[in-house]
Formats: sequence, C-alpha cells, structure tokens
Amino acid sequence: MRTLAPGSLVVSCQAGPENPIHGPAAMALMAQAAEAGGAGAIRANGPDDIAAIRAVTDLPIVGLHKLGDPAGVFITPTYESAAGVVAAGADLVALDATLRPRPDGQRLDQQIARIHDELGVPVMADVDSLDAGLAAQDAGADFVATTLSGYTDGRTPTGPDIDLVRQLAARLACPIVAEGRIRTPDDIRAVCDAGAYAVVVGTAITNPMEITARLVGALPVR
Ligand SMILES: CC(=O)N[C@H](C=O)[C@@H](O)[C@H](O)[C@H](O)COP(=O)(O)O
Repeated sequence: MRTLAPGSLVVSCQAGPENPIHGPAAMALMAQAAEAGGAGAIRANGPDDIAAIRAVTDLPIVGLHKLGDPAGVFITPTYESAAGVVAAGADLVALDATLRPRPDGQRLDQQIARIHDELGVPVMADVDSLDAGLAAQDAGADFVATTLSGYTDGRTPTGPDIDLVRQLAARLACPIVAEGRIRTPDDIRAVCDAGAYAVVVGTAITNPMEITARLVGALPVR
C-alpha cells in the first residue's frame, strides 16, 4: 500500500473551473511534472482528476473531493465522497476536520472509522487550529494537516502558519503535514524546523495564473 513517506514534498495539483488549466488532462500533466521534479506524493481533488493522475503515476495520491459550500465543511464532507475518491485511485483521503458542523450530521470519528473499516485507507485531517488537531487525533486521524488555517475565520494571512505546525508537532503523536501558502525554500525549511513530517505545496507550483499575477504585481507601475 502506498503511503506518505517522511520528508516528502506533496504537490497539490488542483485547478478550479475559473482556471484555464482546469480539468483532468492538465492535472495529470502537472502530476507527471511534479513526479519528474522529485515530488513524493500528489494531492488532488475529485474522482475525475484523481483517475487521470492515477493513470500516469505510481506516486501516492492524497485524494479529496470539494463539495458544497466553501464557507462550511466542504473538503470530502461525507463518507460517500471519500469512497468516490478511493474508487478513483486515491491512497489516502484528506477531509475537513475543523470543529464546524458537518453537512450530513455525522461525527468526525464516525466518518474516519468508516473510511478505515470499509475503504482501508489512512486519513489526513485538514485542520485550522490546535484544538481541531487534538480532536482529529482523538477521532482516529492518521495525519493532521494545517490546510485550513487562515480559511475559517475571515482573514487569510500571506504566509504559512508555522506556529500551528509547531504547536501540533509538540502536542500530537501523529505526523503533522504542513500545508497552505507555502511558496519558497525558506518556507519549507521553516515548517520542517517546526516539526512537519511532510510538506504540501499547491499554488506556488501548479497555478501558473496565480504565479503570473504575483510576478506581474511586482512590476513597477508605469
Ligand atoms: C483552503 C483549501 O481549500 N485548500 C485546498 C486543499 O486541498 C487547496 O485549494 C490548496 O491549494 C492546497 O491546500 C495547497 O495550498 P496552497 O495552494 O496554498 O499551497
């Protein structure tokens, strides 16, 4: 069974419908490019993208399915959505493990137990706080990731949440994955120094629209 190796860079290959590279063909190419560059795993959204990526790489795939209202629990919010990403070829399931109410009324521990028992894959709990990380570990999560820090309280900082990585690594026994707004080698070193087991980078690698806009924004105004 493929899983997440310590010290690996996980490249998140995701593009929303507003992005010209949206769709399985482009995401599969992104995943191949990431593998050629040394990625240890791929993170991908939705059964179609996951199936296309599975067809071109043997790297572990952290699968998720964004469904419903992005203002609430929307990363793999239900057991059924987890089953869909595993059927498409994901080796791990990432899901929202914030303390917010879940859309199907299930508890996090129930969803994780069902994924373990019926799908037989590990779970990466995407959290936004130390309390959510502690609860996710108690609920049976195999990995805890800082994915949702800065996205649940109305103010998104520009850089990664290194403090949350440090707090989670100090308090939890399970491996901590640093994720969210990691853009530079210095960011990678900082989250690893803070205790990250693995690091996820998305936008800075797989979103040329955003990368272009950031660099254009640095041009002098004429
Ligand atoms: C908040 C949310 O929905 N995060 C998503 C989780 O899968 C993705 O949109 C991010 O691209 C991913 O977490 C990687 O982060 P960044 O793109 O900042 O490197």
